[in-house]
Amino acid sequence: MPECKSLAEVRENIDRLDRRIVPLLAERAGYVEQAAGFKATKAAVVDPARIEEIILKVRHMAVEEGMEPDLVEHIYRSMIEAFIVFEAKVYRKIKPEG
Ligand SMILES: O=C(O)C(=O)C[C@]1(C(=O)O)C=C[C@@H](O)C=C1
Repeated sequence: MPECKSLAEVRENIDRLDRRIVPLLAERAGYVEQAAGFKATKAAVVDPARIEEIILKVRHMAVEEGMEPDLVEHIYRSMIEAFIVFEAKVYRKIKPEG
């Protein structure tokens, strides 16, 4: 990673990465939305085993990238929590009776 010469340059790079991250989050949200349709109950929206599987996977990926695994775990737990709220909302919309 190149060394930045100023905070402005740091922020330019963060903005450049955010322009890549947000479309990926939008794509992920599309799949989370679809997941709601495959769940038989509202309780199934939260799948602790799957969450732990993802955390383990991204922690390994972080180590390979030279990133602090606790940081990626924190980010992913927060992100999945937000996606669960989103998925629960989708579930209520598509299966209001369930
Ligand atoms: O894999 C699922 O079942 C999903 O609904 C996706 C997802 C995620 O954001 O990755 C969201 C909620 C679940 O608790 C687990 C994982």
